[in-house]
Amino acid sequence: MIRFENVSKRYPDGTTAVDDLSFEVKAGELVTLVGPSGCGKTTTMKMVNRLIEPTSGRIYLDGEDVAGIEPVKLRRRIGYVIQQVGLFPHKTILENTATVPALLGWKKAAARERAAELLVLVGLDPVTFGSRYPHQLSGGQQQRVGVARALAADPPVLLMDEPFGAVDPVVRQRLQTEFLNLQERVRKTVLFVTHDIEEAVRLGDRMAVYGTGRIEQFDTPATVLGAPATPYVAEFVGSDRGLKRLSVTAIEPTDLEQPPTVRLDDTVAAAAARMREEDARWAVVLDPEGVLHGWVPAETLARAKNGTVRAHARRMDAWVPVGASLKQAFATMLQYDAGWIAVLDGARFVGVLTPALLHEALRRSIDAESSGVERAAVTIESVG
Ligand SMILES: Nc1ncnc2c1ncn2[C@@H]1O[C@H](COP(=O)(O)OP(=O)(O)OP(=O)(O)O)[C@@H](O)[C@H]1O
Repeated sequence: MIRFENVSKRYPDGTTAVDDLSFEVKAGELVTLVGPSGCGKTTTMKMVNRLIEPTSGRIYLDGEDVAGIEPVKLRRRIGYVIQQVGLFPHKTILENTATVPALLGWKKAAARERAAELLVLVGLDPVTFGSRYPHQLSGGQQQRVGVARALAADPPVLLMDEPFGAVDPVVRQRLQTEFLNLQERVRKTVLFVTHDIEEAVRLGDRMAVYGTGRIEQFDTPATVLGAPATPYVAEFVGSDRGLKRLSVTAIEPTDLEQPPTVRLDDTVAAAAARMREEDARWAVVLDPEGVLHGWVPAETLARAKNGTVRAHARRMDAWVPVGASLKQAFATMLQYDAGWIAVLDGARFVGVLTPALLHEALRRSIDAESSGVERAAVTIESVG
């Protein structure tokens, strides 16, 4: 959707801001550009909507060379969100949001209707906020208006330059979450500039880590964190990159162990026999509908002799949905002080995750062959 081919930018004073840059952003993909101040991120972004012209190289938008597209027409296809929001102070929030449709010649009523829809989309009630002026909104709310306004003409591409840079960390996290949810729905092709590694990792489908004027690594956050391409990238992502990786690696069904499962209404004898067969020390207990109830130790059943599992089962509430991050799984383990947690798909029990399996899953997120990472033997006792 956006393709850079050998793009360089030298400013008249001789500064090379960007040197021979080539990369591609696929349709519907969110790519974060991250790096220290002055490394060329903003220059890269502004060349896409021709606020800055490259010295050499070509940039294609949906296969079309942007150099051949009239800038005003080009910018209608590209939403632009910047840190200093740039709302018109004397226009209401609704009018601000309707700016682009109005410029495009939409009828006033249609433009206002579209603006109201967009405010809803970014979580602002148009009845409450529509008639206010920018100074009557918090920083976070103003940023939401900035996003709504950029989406107004439904452009396929969004350029976002440190859009959440000016708000405090709590609001910033909230805006990030909201934006991720929004992106799930609208699936724009997004170039997102930030100097914050956490933000780049959290938001990016892929991320471009900048050195001075060039990209040092362009890959998924999991790979950048798991296998930094250069010592520079390793230093930039930080020595706690292992921890950061927990939040970008999702639990997959293949990561899980499958202890035997028994039902609440199974007889003790039948359940104990099954566990002996599988040589298991404990089993997961499901209710008659197959919903997780808890667990039962083999020893308890062996002593019990008669009755059903119900009388001996222990409750277990530590679970996460399949697809949750390893960070969420780890946090749940700590919260419940549990040696394992259940993983559910809806209400269906899928398997269990232990600390050892969590460790394995973290290793899976690295392409071991290409990064030369050794797989250490994991010797922690397993469930079965
Ligand atoms: N108009 C200009 N004339 C000369 N040099 C410039 C100009 N604009 C930017 N530069 C230089 O180009 C380099 C890249 O700047 P750019 O704004 O792209 O960096 P950035 O990564 O976005 O930085 P920041 O995170 O601080 O915004 C810097 O060294 C900057 O000083």
